[in-house]
Amino acid sequence: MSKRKLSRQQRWRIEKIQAERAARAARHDARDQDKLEAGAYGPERLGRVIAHFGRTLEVGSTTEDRTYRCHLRANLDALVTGDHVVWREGSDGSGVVVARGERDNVLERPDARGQLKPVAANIDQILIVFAVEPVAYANLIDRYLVAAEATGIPPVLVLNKIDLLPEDGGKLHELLQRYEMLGYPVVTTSTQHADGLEALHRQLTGRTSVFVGQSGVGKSSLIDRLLPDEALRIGELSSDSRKGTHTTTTARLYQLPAGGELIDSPGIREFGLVHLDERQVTEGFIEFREFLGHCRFRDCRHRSEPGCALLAAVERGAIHPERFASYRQILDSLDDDLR
Ligand SMILES: Nc1nc2c(ncn2[C@@H]2O[C@H](COP(=O)(O)OP(=O)(O)OP(=O)(O)O)[C@@H](O)[C@H]2O)c(=O)[nH]1
Ligand SMILES: [Zn+2]
Repeated sequence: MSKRKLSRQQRWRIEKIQAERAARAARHDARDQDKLEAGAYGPERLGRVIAHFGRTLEVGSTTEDRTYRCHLRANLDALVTGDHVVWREGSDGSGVVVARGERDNVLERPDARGQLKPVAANIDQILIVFAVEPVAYANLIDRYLVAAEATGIPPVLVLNKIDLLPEDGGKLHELLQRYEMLGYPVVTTSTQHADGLEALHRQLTGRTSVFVGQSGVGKSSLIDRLLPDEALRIGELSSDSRKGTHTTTTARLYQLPAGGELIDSPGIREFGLVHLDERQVTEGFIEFREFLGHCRFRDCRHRSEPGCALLAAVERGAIHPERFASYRQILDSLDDDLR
C-alpha cells in the first residue's frame, strides 16, 4: 500500500507503534549499558550467527560446541545468518552481541515488496544442484551461474542422480565438460550409492556452502544425507516454527560433521530466480569478459551490430554458440519481466 493511501488514523497508529518500539529498544539498551558497565557480561568473544529471529540471535561459539541466545545492541544494524560477531555472555547464560565483523559477501533475496534483503553472509561457495532427472537444461544452469557471479560468491556445479545416467553418459557429459572448460568445478553425486557423496564431502569440507537448484533435483535428499542428525535438525525447525509465522523461512547455519558449514532455508534454495540487469547478465558469462569493451560501438548490445567482439568470438569458436544462445534467452526473459 502506498503511503498516500493511509488514513490519518492509520498513520498515527503506525507512528505510535514505531515510537513504542524505539522506546523499548532504548530501554533495553540502557539496561545493557548498565549491565555492561557493572560487569554483568563476560569478556568479548568471537562467534557466528546461526539463526536470527528479529533482533534475537542464536550465536555459535567458536570455542565450544554450543549456541547462545543473544540480543543485539540497538546501535547495530540487523545481522544475518553467517555473520561473524563479537559477543559477551551474560550471567544468566544468554548474551549480547556488541559488534559485527566485516562481511566477505552477502546473499540477498527480494522480500514480499520486491526489495532486496540480505539473508546470509560470508558464504564460500554456492552449490548449484541439477540432475539427470528432471533433466538439466543448459539455460537454467547458466541462469544460476549468472546469479552466482553477480554475488561474487564462487559457484560449484553438482550433478545429482548419476545412478540414472545411461552407460555412455549421454549428452550430459558434453555439457559438464563445457562448464569444466570454463573453470567451474563440477561434482557428481548420487544419494543411492553408499559412496555417492564422497566427492561432495571433499568439496564441502572447511567451507561455508549453500545449496540452490530447481525443485526435484534432490537438494533435500543431499542435505539429509550430509546432516545425519536429522532428528535434531527437524526438532530445531519445529521448535522455531512455534515462535511465529516467518521463522521457519529464516536461514540457518548447520555444522557439517566432517567440518564446514551449510546455510539453508527455503528462500536460499530458490536463489537464482531473482531479477538481474543486463550488465550483470553480460558479465555473468565469464568467458565474455575478455571481449567486453572491444566492440566497435561503445553501447553495443551484441545483437547484430557490425564489429561486435562477442559475435566475432562466437563466429571463430571462442565462445560456445549454446552459451551465447543462452545469454540471449536470459536477456529476452528480462525484457518480459519489464513488460
Ligand atoms: N535416483 C535418484 N533419485 C534421487 C537422488 N537424490 C534424490 N532423489 C529423488 O528425487 C526426488 C526429489 O528429491 P528432493 O530431495 O525432494 O528434491 P529437492 O531438490 O529437495 O526438491 P524441492 O524440495 O522440491 O526443492 C525424490 O524422490 C528423491 O528420492 C539420486 O541421487 N538418485
Ligand atoms: Zn558487441
